[in-house]
Amino acid sequence: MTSVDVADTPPSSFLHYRQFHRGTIPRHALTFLFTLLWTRFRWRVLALTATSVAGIGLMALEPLFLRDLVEALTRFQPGQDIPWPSDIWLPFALVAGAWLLSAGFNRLREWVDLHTTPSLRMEVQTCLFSYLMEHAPAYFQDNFAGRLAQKVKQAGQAAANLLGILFNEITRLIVAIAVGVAIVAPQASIFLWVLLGWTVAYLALSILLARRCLGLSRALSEEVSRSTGVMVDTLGNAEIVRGFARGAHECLRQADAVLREADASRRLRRFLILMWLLMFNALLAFQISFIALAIDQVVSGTMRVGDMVMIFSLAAILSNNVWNLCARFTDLFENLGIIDASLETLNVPHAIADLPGAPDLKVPRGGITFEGVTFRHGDGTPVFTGLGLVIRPGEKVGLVGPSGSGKSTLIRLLRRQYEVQAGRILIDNQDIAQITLGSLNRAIAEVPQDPGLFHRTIGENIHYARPEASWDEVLRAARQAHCDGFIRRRPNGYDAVVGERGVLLSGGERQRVAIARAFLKQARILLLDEATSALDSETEHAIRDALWKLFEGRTVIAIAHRLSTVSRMDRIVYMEGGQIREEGSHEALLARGGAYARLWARQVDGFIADEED
Ligand SMILES: Nc1ncnc2c1ncn2[C@@H]1O[C@H](COP(=O)(O)OP(=O)(O)OP(=O)(O)O)[C@@H](O)[C@H]1O
Repeated sequence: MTSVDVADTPPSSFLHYRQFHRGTIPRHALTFLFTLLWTRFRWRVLALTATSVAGIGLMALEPLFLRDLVEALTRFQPGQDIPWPSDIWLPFALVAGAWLLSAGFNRLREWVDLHTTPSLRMEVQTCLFSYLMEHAPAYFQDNFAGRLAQKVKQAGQAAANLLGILFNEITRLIVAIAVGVAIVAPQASIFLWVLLGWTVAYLALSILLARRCLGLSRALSEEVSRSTGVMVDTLGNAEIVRGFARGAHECLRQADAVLREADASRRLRRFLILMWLLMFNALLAFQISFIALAIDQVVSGTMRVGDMVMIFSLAAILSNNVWNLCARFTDLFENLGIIDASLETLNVPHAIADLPGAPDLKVPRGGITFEGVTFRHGDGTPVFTGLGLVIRPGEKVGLVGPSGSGKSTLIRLLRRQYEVQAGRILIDNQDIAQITLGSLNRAIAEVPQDPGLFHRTIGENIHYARPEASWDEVLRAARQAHCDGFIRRRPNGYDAVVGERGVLLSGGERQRVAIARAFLKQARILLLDEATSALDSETEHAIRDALWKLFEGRTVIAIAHRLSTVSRMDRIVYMEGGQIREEGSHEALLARGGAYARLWARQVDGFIADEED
């Protein structure tokens, strides 16, 4: 048996954006990341920082112990006994102890990281995904699904990368410098100034170069997104490509996109090579001059050999950490850039959202009123100007008219998939702009012309309409929609997976699954947009009685090009150019002899003569 086992309210282990930062997502990458870390990972980040500090802090003490060891060894006369604890064995034990403990803390840090990084990646993705899902349909029309998915995934990965940079590499360098300064300060101020001066200059140079690098890596990321979008678009329409034999053309388009991606990657890599050359030479220059300075001091008698060994070891530790951090600067900016770019695309305000404190819609009767509705699409295409239409509770209305007259848009406005520019739409006297979207969607069942199905089992796809329904109810809905027969003929029956968007089902089968969903949903308002257009006449006849049963006690708006499918409706509304031209019962409209009657006559004489009741 199949069922939908994902709860409507997210479990607390998953971060829904509403549970985070007063229900909003910060605009900037660092604020987003720090707010998330503070609210969800406070203790784990503290543990990461503490183990990092301990790991590097112990390591940075090594020069001090090495100095004492070398000093003791230079004083040692061969043949002498070395008692324990002596000034040789003690510093040696301290060096070994520092190494062992430091390694232990580093492993501990990795263990904490194991329990932090994957969770952080998951939280970023679930948070952004939950926000993304609340965008209005127009947003998804403007953005490729593949590109959006990539933005969510990239942001999760970038956050995971940043965690390492911020709470390991940067922490390590700060501690190494602090311990280094504390060690060299009492020895010789010249080393202190060289050390500090070089570190500051080197970091500043790295930041400058890394920022330039960021621009190039952003350009690369855009090209990657674009070429992914092109690929997803082509793959999604693979049948069309094949049908028009345009495979070679699509390969060229893809090659063009990938070429641009390769160019952007080459520009970034060229810059990185030059950058590393410059930085590596600057690092070598530091090490050489620092040690030369130390040798000079030893030779001139102002420094002992032990101090020189200490300086040598310190320079190695510092340059190691500075190099590690600088190597990560590009990652730092690149990952910040990735999160910024993701937030820029995903974190735009929801075009249609619940007003604060909006109540739920209550639908005791199911009356619908369009009151002076004016609407034009985002690109300026005008559809309605001051449209008025009143549908009584329980009334069955057929919506007909030429293509492009605004029938589907009317339904979309009722579902609040677009916002009207003027006027109001009321359901049982409640303005749909003032109530919660969730309650509006729960009150309406829709059977679209091309129903979307998930790449899940048929059973799950039907159950989706009302997860709390029992399996018996699912089976009953499937029988009522005449799905049961074709489902049971499949080898896996209700457990058969339907393919992406339901491609493994025929158009008519997909429509029947959508009708089964409408049966199961039990909503008071029912919208049908060419709901039976893909059914053959026989199946449509068979299903028609079932549909009328579904209509019982519900307010229905049904769009149809095939007029016979709406001729039994209480009222037929004939639209043209976004205006209601005629309305009345089928008989009244025929008697009137207007546009509807002409259309009816054409259809009866023409290709669907067999459809006449
Ligand atoms: N997302 C959109 N952006 C811009 N214009 C749109 C959009 N969707 C629809 N339109 C335009 O709005 C007008 C009404 O479209 P609508 O889909 O409501 O017509 P229809 O009567 O349902 O047509 P059909 O019978 O062919 O489905 C058309 O001119 C259409 O081109």
